[in-house]
Amino acid sequence: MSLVDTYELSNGVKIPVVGFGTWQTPSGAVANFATKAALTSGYRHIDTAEMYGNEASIGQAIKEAGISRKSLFITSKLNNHAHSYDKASAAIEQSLKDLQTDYLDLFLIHWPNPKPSRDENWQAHLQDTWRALEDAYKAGKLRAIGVSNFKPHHFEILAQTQTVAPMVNQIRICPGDHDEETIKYCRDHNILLEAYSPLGTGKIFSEPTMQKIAQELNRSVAQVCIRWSLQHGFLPLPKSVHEDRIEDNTHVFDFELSQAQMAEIDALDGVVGYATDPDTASF
Ligand SMILES: NC(=O)C1=CN([C@@H]2O[C@H](COP(=O)(O)OP(=O)(O)OC[C@H]3O[C@@H](n4cnc5c(N)ncnc54)[C@H](OP(=O)(O)O)[C@@H]3O)[C@@H](O)[C@H]2O)C=CC1
Ligand SMILES: O=C1CO[C@H](CO)[C@@H](O)[C@@H]1O
Repeated sequence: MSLVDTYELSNGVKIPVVGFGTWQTPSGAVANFATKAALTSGYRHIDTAEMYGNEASIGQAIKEAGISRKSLFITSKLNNHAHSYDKASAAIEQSLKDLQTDYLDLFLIHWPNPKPSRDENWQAHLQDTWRALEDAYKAGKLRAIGVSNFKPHHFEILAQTQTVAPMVNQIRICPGDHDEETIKYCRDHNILLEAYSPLGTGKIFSEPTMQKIAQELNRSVAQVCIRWSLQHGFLPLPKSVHEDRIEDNTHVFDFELSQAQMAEIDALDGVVGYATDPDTASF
C-alpha cells in the first residue's frame, strides 16, 4: 500500500487511503506552505471545510503546485449555518469557487445539527440539505457525497427521503475513542469511515502504551496511530503544518502492528477524551 492506493466508495469512486487534514491550519501563508508540503510528500487527498476558513488558500496552493486536478481528491464540508436546500446549494458553489475547481471529489454535511440551534423542523431541513447535495452530485459537481459526525439515528433521518445513500461518514476515530456502534452501522451499510483527529488532535503523543509500542517498532507515535487506523480499514486524516511531520506521517506503509499491538491499542479508553456529541453540540 502507499499514499496513492485507494479505497472504493459505494458508487465506485476511488479515494486515496490517507487524507491531509487542515483544521486549524491558518489561511494564507501557513495553508499555502502546508498544502504544498503535503503534495510534495505525496498526499493526493486533502480535507478542508468552509468552517476552517482556508479553502481559498488551499485552492490557490493547489493551483500553484501545478498538479493535475484529476490526480487529486479534494473534500470540503457544508457549514452548520447552511442547513436548507438553497443555502446548501449556494455553499457548494462557494466552495467550488474558493477551491478554484469545477467539481469536488467529496462533499460532506459537516454536522447533523444546524447553527444556531435546532428548531422543530430540523430533521426536514436536514433532508432538504441532503437533497441539495444529491442534486449537485447528479449534476456532476460532486463526485461523491457523505456526512460527518453522524450516528445511526441521523442516517435514519436521511433514509426517509434520500435517493442517493451517503458514501462516507467522517467521525472522530483515534486510540481511545472509537464509537463501535456507529462503526458497525457504517460497515453494515457500506459507508466508508474517515477517521478525523487520528492523532487525538496532538494529545496522544505522551500516552504510555502508544509510546511503548512506538518504541518497540522504532516508529513515531503518529505513525503508529495512522497505521492502527489503516489496519482497521479506516481512512485517517492526519494534520500538520510542519514539513518534517507531514513527511513523517506518510511513512506508514513499510511496517505492521502485530495483532497483540492492535489489541493493546484497541483496549485504550478515553486517553484523549471523547468526540463531541452531535446531539448536544452547538457551534
Ligand atoms: N469532520 C469534523 O468534524 C472534523 C474533521 N477533522 C479533520 O481531521 C483532521 C485531523 O484532525 P485534527 O483534530 O486536526 O488533529 P490530528 O489528530 O491530525 O493531530 C494534529 C496535531 O498533531 C500534531 N502533529 C501532527 N503530526 C505530528 C507528528 N508526526 N509529530 C508530532 N506532532 C504531530 C499537529 O501539530 P502541527 O500541525 O503543529 O505539526 C497537531 O497539533 C483535521 O485537520 C480535519 O481535516 C478534525 C476534527 C473534526
Ligand atoms: O471539523 C471540525 C474541527 O473541530 C471543530 C471543533 O471541535 C469542529 O467543530 C469541527 O467539526
